[in-house]
Amino acid sequence: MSNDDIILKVEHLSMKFGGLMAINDFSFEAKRGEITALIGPNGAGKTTVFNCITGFYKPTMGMITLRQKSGKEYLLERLPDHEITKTAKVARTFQNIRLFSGMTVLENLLVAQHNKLMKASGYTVLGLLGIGGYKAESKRAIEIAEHWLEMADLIDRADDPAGDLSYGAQRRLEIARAMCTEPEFLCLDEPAAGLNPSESLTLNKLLRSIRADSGTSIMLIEHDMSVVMEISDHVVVLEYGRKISDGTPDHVKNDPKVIAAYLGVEDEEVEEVIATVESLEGGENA
Ligand SMILES: Nc1ncnc2c1ncn2[C@@H]1O[C@H](COP(=O)(O)OP(=O)(O)OP(=O)(O)O)[C@@H](O)[C@H]1O
Repeated sequence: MSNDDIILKVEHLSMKFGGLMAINDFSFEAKRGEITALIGPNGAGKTTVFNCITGFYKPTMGMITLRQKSGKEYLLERLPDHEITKTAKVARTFQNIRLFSGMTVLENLLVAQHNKLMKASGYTVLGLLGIGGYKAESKRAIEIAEHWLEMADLIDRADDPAGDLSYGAQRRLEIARAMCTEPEFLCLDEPAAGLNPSESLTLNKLLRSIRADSGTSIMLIEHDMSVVMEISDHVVVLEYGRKISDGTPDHVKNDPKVIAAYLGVEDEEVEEVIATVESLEGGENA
């Protein structure tokens, strides 16, 4: 794989909280234009990895390199979190919904573009009144917002308060809001949590269309295996802060170490799980 194909390279990442090694020498690569899923049992360290990538935590050790389409590289562990968003162009959503529920759906998407609009105003009242690039930029901000409302199947709800949307629609609005910042790398923390099956399908459609239309690379933490196996190009599995598997959804799904981790079996029983999986596979192939 050439360097151009890789958007994110995590090397020997470790994160210690007091005496607890939450992440231990963890390395993986995410390919440009792909959907990469980070999975693992509760407490495996997935959110900690996300927090290191997005600048909420500074890792104890390791390197996190983001390479943009232009070839520009950023060492994320050295950047303050606002620079990770603004300059490196990494956007994220959170496990719990963080919308402005009293604002309309459209307003939520315009607020996300506030920095860009203020810059176009030159930070002056005259600028805000339309002298200079502000008018053109605000027109573009509305176009971008409308585009992502269409993609998220929310255009008919543009003028409704965000708090009136169903849970699944609010999750899609959060993703649309992140996309309005035009990220190169989008990190989604459990986007399918709490969704019903039909909302999960709409989410899958949105994520696929982001991958196809915008070229944005996506990384997600997800417990819902129907979403992970359905839409991911690449799955990385963590257990107790260490990587135990890395590959295509099919590879990971059949990896005895992953099965053992999810079943919660002890290390000494992994061999037994491997033997069982192999005998089942033998049966299927017979
Ligand atoms: N700020 C913190 N201070 C101390 N310990 C922490 C902190 N954040 C996470 N941990 C610990 O690090 C380990 C990994 O937690 P993390 O939240 O990253 O796991 P996770 O895989 O995201 O779990 P879940 O699937 O339940 O969200 C856990 O043992 C957790 O208690």
